[in-house]
Amino acid sequence: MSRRNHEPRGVTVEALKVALLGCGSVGTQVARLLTVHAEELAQRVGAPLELIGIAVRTLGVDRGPDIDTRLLTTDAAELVKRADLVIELVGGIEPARTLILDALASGASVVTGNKALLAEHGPELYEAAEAGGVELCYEAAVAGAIPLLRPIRESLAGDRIRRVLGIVNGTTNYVLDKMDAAGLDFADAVAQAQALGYAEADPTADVEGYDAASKAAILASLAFHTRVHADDVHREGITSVTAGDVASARQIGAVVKMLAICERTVAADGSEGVSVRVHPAMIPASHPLASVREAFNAVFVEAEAAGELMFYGRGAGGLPTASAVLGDLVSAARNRVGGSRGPGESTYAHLPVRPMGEVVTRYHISLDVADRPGVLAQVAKVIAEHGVSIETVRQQQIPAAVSDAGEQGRASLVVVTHSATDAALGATVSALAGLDIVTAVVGVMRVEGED
Ligand SMILES: NC(=O)C1=CN([C@@H]2O[C@H](COP(=O)(O)OP(=O)(O)OC[C@H]3O[C@@H](n4cnc5c(N)ncnc54)[C@H](O)[C@@H]3O)[C@@H](O)[C@H]2O)C=CC1
Ligand SMILES: N[C@@H](CC=O)C(=O)O
Ligand code: NA
Repeated sequence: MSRRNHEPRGVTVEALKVALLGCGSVGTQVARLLTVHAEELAQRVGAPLELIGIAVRTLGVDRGPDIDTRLLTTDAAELVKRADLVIELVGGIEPARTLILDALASGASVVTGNKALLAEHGPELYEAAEAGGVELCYEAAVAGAIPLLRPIRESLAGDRIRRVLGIVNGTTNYVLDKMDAAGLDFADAVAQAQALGYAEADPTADVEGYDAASKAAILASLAFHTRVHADDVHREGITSVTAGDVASARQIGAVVKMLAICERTVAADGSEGVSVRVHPAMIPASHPLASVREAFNAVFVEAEAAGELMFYGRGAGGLPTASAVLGDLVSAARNRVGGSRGPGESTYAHLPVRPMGEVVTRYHISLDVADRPGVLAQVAKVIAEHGVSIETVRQQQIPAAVSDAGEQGRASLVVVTHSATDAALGATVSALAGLDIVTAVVGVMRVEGED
């Protein structure tokens, strides 16, 4: 007798064996949710998910009441051999890479949040999944809990994506937010982000932009059906962002945000390429990204037919990230029960990655100059000579107590340009720095949002 649609399918097959590698911020929450929601997850999958072991680096550490210590092992490689589904949450390149390759080769599907590994070795992992006839899922790797990669890979598979732009690193957003809104010092803000489980094991990956660059490489690869490696991404972190930059942004009605921008480019001859970059930028306070606070992430996807879509939510933290991991786990487990597989790697477009110099952007340039007649004209002349046009100029005298340039005094000159290539803007700044009347280039930051 055929089953009616409204009747539950029931849990009909034997348990799927799940191995968890890593029991840190995210792993602990995944283990807890797997246990707490075991019955519901079994109903959703159509088979129980049996957590057969948790690989840890050290035994004997207090991991709280949610972790069954009988499941702990330091032998991750042996655990992988026994699993149908492997969740990799140790982070870093090795041994994560080898463990994932072994899992895929042995016929286990893999769920991971490891963007650093995917951005370095994605093609190798995809090929291993293909060869093993299994799945590689990584929704947690970009923008934590936010469903972003699945919509790009599946829901937008019939559209053409033009641009992906957003805030994809929770730690740097948290740090910039605390520097701006709470006046917190950089180091204190980073320490808070670490304590809250947002930062990578080494927070340098966050503040120097490596984490965002890995995520941008993954986003660009998926959005443009092209392999984009972490090294293809132009990367600047937030370590050089000063309280002065934050204040300067506020004076022009903007805020400083760490952005990831992946764009489809079209050259003069009509050939397409992609540009991928992560760097701090000033955006208008009225822009929706400006109101993204704390460790939240927000990503705009612009597609030809769909128009502009915005994805918003918790981009970091153990519990939100565990949600994305479990979503992938249920999906991979369902496919296993149903004998199907999700999409593999799609790289047919093979678009070239264009250099940063070709990217069109705007600059906010803050200069200390001699306060005397003709200075503004000299600065404007140099900018015009580079084919750059000025949107606004603001000049302010530096108070005598601060000034040490004698009776002429000094002034602060802030120029915001119109759009130009990054190469032209960079050359403009170098030329300005070489002028006698420029005492110091105090700050240079790109401006994104409306021109
Ligand atoms: N924390 C977050 O908000 C997010 C993290 N991720 C990613 O998830 C992964 C895990 O992140 P977290 O849980 O935050 O890191 P974590 O540093 O808190 O946890 C990693 C755990 O793995 C353990 N470990 C390291 N090497 C091991 C090995 N060889 N065998 C067994 N255990 C080992 C460490 O001792 C640590 O307990 C990383 O790839 C990270 O990039 C992704 C999205 C958000
Ligand atoms: N360290 C990352 C964690 C999530 O990917 C971040 O801060 O965004
Ligand atoms: Na996500």
